Amino acid sequence: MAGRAGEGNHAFLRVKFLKNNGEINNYYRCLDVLGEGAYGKTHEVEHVSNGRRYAMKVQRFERVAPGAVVTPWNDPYGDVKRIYKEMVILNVILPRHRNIIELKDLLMSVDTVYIVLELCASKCLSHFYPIAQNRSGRRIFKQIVEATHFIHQHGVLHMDLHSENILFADDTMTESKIIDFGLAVYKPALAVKVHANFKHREWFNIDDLSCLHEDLSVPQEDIRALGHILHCILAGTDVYPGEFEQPGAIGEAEGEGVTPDYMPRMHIFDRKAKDLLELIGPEYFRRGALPTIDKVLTHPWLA
Ligand SMILES: Nc1ncnc2c1ncn2[C@@H]1O[C@H](COP(=O)(O)OP(=O)(O)OP(=O)(O)O)[C@@H](O)[C@H]1O
Repeated sequence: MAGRAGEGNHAFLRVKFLKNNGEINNYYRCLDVLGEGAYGKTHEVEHVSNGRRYAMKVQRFERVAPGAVVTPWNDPYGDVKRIYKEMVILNVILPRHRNIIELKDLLMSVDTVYIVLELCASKCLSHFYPIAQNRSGRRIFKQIVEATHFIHQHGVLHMDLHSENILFADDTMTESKIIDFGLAVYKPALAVKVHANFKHREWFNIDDLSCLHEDLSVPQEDIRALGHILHCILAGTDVYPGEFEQPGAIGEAEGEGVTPDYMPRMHIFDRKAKDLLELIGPEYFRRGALPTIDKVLTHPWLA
C-alpha cells in the first residue's frame, strides 16, 4: 500500500513492515486496553518518539499454508481479506472526513496488522442518548447521516453502524466519529465519487467484491441502522431490538403498545424529529419503504 503524497486531500500512508511483533515497541508504547472485538484488541498507545496518544487496533490473522485451497465452505484467506479491505477503505478509498475515524499509521508483521487511529474519548452514542436534547440530538444525528452519505458516495457500505461504533472525539460529546470498518463492503458500482483516482482493479480481486456477502449488502442496511440510532436518540436510551416488542395488529387493537421507555420523548423533541422517525425508524413507527440517504439528508429536521 504505497504512499502517493500530494494526491487527493490526504496522502496515503505507507505500511511499515515489522520483522517480528516485538518490533512494534520501537514505535508505540501500550498504555491501556480500550476495547476488545471479535478479532483482536484495541489499545491506547503512545508514540515512542513524539509522545502523542492514539488508539491501536491489533488484528492477528492465521498464516495460510502454501497451496491452501478456497472452497465454497471455507476461505483460509478470509481473515487476511477482511483486514486488507478495512485497511484499503480507511487508507485509500475514503478521503478524510471529520466524522470518520482518521487513520494515522499502519504497521504489519508476518501474522499481525497494527491499525493506528486517532484517539477518541471513551464515550460512545450510548452515553449520549440520555442527555440528548432536540438541538444536540439533531446535530449529532446530522453528523452521522452526513458521514454515512459520504461513505456511500465513495462506494462503501459500513454495515455495522450501532451505538458502540460511533465514538466521540472528547468528553463534550459534540463531535462524533464513525469507527470499525471491519464489516464494511466496497461496491464500485455504487461510487459516485472516486478519491485520488482510486482504481479498484489495482487493489481488489473482482471475485472478492462480488461474493454472496457483498451481494446481499445494500445501502438500506445502513439507513435502517440510522433509523435505529434515531429511535435511541429520541427514546433517550439504547433500544435493544429483542426487548423492543412491536405489538402485532391484534395486540395493538387490544391496547398493547411499545414499552413506554422506548417511546420518543416528544416533550424534548421537535415534531420534525418524529416525522423523520416515521420515515426511517423501526417498522412500528415507519410509514413506508426506507428512503434513499439523499432523502434523509434533506429531511426538514436535518436541513
Ligand atoms: N479510535 C478509537 N479511540 C478510542 N477507542 C477506540 C477507538 N477505536 C476503537 N476503540 C474501542 O475499542 C473497541 C473495539 O474497536 P473496534 O470496534 O474497531 O474493533 P473490532 O475488533 O472490530 O470490534 P468488533 O468485533 O466489536 O467489531 C471499540 O468498541 C471502542 O471501545
